[in-house]
Amino acid sequence: MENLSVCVIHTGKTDVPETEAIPCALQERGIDCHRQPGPDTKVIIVCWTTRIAFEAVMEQLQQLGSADYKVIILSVHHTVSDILKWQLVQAGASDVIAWKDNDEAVIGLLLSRIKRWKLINDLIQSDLVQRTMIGESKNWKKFLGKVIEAAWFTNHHILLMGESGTGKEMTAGLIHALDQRKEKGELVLLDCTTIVPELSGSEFYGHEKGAFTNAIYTREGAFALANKGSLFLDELGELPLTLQAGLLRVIQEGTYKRVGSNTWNKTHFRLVCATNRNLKEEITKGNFREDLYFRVASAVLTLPPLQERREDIPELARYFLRQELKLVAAPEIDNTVMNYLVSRDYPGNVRELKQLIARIAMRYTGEGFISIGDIPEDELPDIQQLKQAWNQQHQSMQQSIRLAIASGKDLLKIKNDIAMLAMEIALEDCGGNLKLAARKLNVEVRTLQYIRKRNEVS
Ligand SMILES: Nc1ncnc2c1ncn2[C@@H]1O[C@H](COP(=O)(O)OP(=O)(O)OP(=O)(O)O)[C@@H](O)[C@H]1O
Repeated sequence: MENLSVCVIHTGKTDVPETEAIPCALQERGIDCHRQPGPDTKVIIVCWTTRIAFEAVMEQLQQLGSADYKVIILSVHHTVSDILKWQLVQAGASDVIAWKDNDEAVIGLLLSRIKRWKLINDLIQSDLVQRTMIGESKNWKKFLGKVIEAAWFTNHHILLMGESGTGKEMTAGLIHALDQRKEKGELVLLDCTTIVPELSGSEFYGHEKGAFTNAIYTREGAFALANKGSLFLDELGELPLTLQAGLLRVIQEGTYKRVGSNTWNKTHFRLVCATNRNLKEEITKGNFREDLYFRVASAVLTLPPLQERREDIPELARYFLRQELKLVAAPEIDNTVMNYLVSRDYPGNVRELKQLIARIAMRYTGEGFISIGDIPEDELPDIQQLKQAWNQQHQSMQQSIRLAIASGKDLLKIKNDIAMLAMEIALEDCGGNLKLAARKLNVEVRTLQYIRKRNEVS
């Protein structure tokens, strides 16, 4: 299997002969299997034998946990209690499986998991996703993985939750694009805030000519237009109760009548709904039908707010700048502006960032880089607040540097420690890939190799 390497390791120092069978069995089935995690490692199988304490496995998980791969714990020749399994999953394991020698069922399970993760990973890297769904942060990639899992592998209805401007409508577009149905219909968008109940949901059902005043023509509604395709209902929480009952019927039966008609028509679509309301709360308040909730929420996917993926702001900013200026390569954004963009709050999430970049682009003269002069005047931050934010952000750094000076480290040593730490963080973010980490830190790969070597020596 190309570009997906699996690493089989053992907790503790001892090599365990009985688990040698696992890498061999995987290799035989075409999986690239290693004993050390490398840049392409996407799955780590941790063999846990009876000789090793549970705490040691937890510790190992913690060490592995932050990078971009899946971890499977294989308990070798012993059973693990339910409570320990849950603890392992909470600590970051993707699965906990028991293994006995030549256990074909386990090998089959591992293979199918690995294949699925590879496909998800390939789709995340595909043009379809990369061109529109901008972001490389762990939170964003985790979300994309879940979208792909629900959209590609199932026909389930999907509920998208998340604050305004996080990208719910955009995600609905991706879900439709990923849909595997052969004769795929259209993606139909309907905003529930615009539906007028007095018209008995003509937007949904369509109507016959003369069904009501102003019904001059026969008109198809969203249920007909979305047939064989997807229906995206934005702001589902705003749908009036009367129309909720109708929607439930159509989802269950797959049939509907146009307003003013007695004929039943068939329709079949994937429903993607979006809301920034807590629908479970709305159910307790009596504003939303519980039975409808369980119908539309076969898969619930929550979009991360921008503040939980601030690492993506620079890439998003450059992307929107390219879009606004209609350029293939956007002008550089200088450090002061970028620091401001990354540290500012965005209650309106990505939409707010997009609007801010549009305003910056309006001021840009077309020459050189984006500088502080391109930030609109009403955007200029409160200096006190900025100082406070800077101090908060750098407090722990200041403390560490004070400690380093007090313990006799000179400037060179401190610089070296910081460089090492930056390298470790970038490597962690890039799943251990040195090339990507170097690009992130805007240095050559050999600079990172040098830093690493220097630290091995000192
Ligand atoms: N990851 C992203 N990459 C590129 N553009 C994005 C991303 N996330 C959001 N956007 C852009 O931000 C804007 C807002 O996104 P969208 O309309 O999908 O949000 P929403 O969650 O549906 O908002 P609302 O709840 O207010 O309807 C759109 O222009 C969208 O293209």
